[in-house]
Parts: sequence; C-alpha cells; structure tokens
Amino acid sequence: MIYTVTLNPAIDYVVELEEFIPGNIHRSKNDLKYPGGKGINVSRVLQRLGEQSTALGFVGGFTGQYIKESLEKENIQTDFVQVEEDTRINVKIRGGEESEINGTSPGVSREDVEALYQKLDVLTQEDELILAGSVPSSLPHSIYLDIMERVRNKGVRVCLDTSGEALGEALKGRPYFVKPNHLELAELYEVEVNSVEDAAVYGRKLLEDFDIEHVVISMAGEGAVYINKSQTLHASVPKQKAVNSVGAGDSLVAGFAAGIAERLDPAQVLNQAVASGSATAFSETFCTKKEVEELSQKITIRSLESEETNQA
Ligand SMILES: Nc1ncnc2c1ncn2[C@@H]1O[C@H](COP(=O)(O)OP(=O)(O)O)[C@@H](O)[C@H]1O
Ligand SMILES: O=P(O)(O)OC[C@H]1O[C@](O)(COP(=O)(O)O)[C@@H](O)[C@@H]1O
Repeated sequence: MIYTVTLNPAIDYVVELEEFIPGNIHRSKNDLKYPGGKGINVSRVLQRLGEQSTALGFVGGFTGQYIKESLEKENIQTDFVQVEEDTRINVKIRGGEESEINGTSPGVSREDVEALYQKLDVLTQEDELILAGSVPSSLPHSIYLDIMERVRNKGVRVCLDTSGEALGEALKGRPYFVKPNHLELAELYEVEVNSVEDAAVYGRKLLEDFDIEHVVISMAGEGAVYINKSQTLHASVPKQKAVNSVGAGDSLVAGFAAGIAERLDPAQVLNQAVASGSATAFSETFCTKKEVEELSQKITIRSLESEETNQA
C-alpha cells in the first residue's frame, strides 16, 4: 500500500483572470476549488493511475471536512488526524503569469503528532510512504526526519518532496527517493542549476551525500533528470503550451511511486513519472491515465553517462 502524508493540506482555489492588476477589483472568467497540498495531490493522481493509497496528515474545520469528503468521493482512503483550527486555503491566480498566495497553517499540537505516529506504526516493508509538502509553522523543520526515524526499522520505502530547511533536515534520514526541482537543488547546494548537465552533477552529489536510492530533479518544460547508483537518465518532454503548473511536481511523484510499486525498470519509471507531470501541466487540472499513456509514447529518455564520461 502507498501512504501519503500531507502535514499542511489546503483547498486550492484557482482563479482565472484576463489580467491581474494589483489594486483593481477583478471578476474571474472561471474558478476551480479542489483538495490540495502535495501528498493529497499525489493520492489523487495515484487514484487516476489505478493505484490505491491512504491519505494521512492533519485537517481541521470546514475546509478540512471538504478535503476529507472530496477524497472519499473519489474513493481515496483517508485517515487524517483532526486538528482544531481550519485547514488553509491557497489562492492560485491565473492571469498572464501565475501568482500564488498560500494561506497560514492551523496549529498542530504534540498530541496530534503522536496520533499521526500511531497511524504510521502499522506500516511494513511492503509499503511506500510519501512525505510531501511544507511543514506547518507550529511543527519543527525536523518533523520529516522524526517520521523517518519512527519507521526506520520497518523497511518502509520513503519518498520525499519538500523544500528549504525541511528538505535539508529530512535528507539526514536517507529517504529512498527524493524529488527536488532544479531550484530547490540549487538552493540546497547554494549553486546555480541552469542546465540538464548541472542537474546531473548536483543530483549525483545529492544521491551520494545522503546515500539515496533514487533521485529525480524535475525541470519543468525541460523534463527531468534521474540518478541512481549506476545510471543517469534525462527525460525530455514534447514542447507544448503548459496551461497549469499547480500539481505538476506532485503528479511526477505519483507517477514515480506507482512505477516503483509496479516494479518497472528505472527508464520506465522515469517515463511514467515525467508523462504524469507533463500531462498535468498540459491539462486544466490533474492528468488522467489515458493522457499519461498517450504522452508516455512521446517522452524521450537518453542516458547521460556517455556524455559525462566524454566530459571527464
Ligand atoms: N511547461 C511544462 N512543459 C512540459 N512539462 C512540464 C512543464 N512544467 C512542468 N512539467 C512537467 O512536470 C514535472 C514537474 O514540474 P516542475 O515544475 O519541475 O516541478 P514542481 O512543480 O515540483 O516545481 C516536470 O518534470 C515535467 O515533466
Ligand atoms: O505545502 P506547500 O509547499 O505550501 O505547497 C502546497 C501547494 O502545492 C501544491 O501541492 C502544488 O504543488 P506542485 O505545483 O509543486 O506540484 C498545491 O496543491 C498546494 O497549494
């Protein structure tokens, strides 16, 4: 079974405008509301890919109730810890360039964290645990590391997608799979990552520094770079207008986790991951299985090893 943990869920409220002008009153052309937060997005895409998961994390108030009910309507199993304050609302403005206003998180107490730990105690070596998204301000940056310590002896495969200080801390727990985007990788090593080649160099450093099994560096329209002990691969995606960047990274993580669960080989896993990310970027909301399957025929995977050897 795949378990996703979203410490900081959100209702994503996407507003489409002709143009966003600060200080003006705007009327939206179209708006969408859906349950969000990174782990929840991963669960929703897994469901579309035909893979069962259980969504864990903290939800509260009427917004939390909406998230729980929406997921259950989509036949996604949930086992959230209930907190007192309302789950946040994140506003995404599509008007020319995309702008985002992510809300403040509800308070999460020590008892709430303990309740989450108890839910994690049932996991076994058959399970994948996806830890994704930001950490609420009431929790320490080390929370992902603490969760990994808690499941360490169970042989659970932990997938990590977070950023900033939470990423830096969590890497010490040696996750099985990590997916920073190229900017998060650059921030981690205080360098510039401007090309596929830079991503391959610093992605391998990440793999070796933290003894990680699989690293994927996502690069938006430039696809993604995959690194394991013996291979470095680049997946390129067809040039097409992206209409939605919200959830593309989460879709990539879902495609990757599903590929691991299906025991595909690395190139196939990468193909499915990138096809899922790009199919979401090319559609108004999340990808469907049909879109992923169609796009996966158009993804090109090449090995970067020979190029690395030539450059050495
Ligand atoms: N403009 C785009 N064109 C095609 N694919 C995209 C585009 N933006 C995102 N994607 C797909 O989604 C994946 C994740 O996107 P990225 O923006 O790197 O992640 P994040 O949302 O975590 O920052 C990419 O690897 C790619 O497959
Ligand atoms: O937990 P964070 O980092 O605040 O991010 C939450 C936001 O990110 C999203 O999960 C989208 O993430 P990606 O675009 O990186 O896939 C939204 O659903 C949500 O509003």
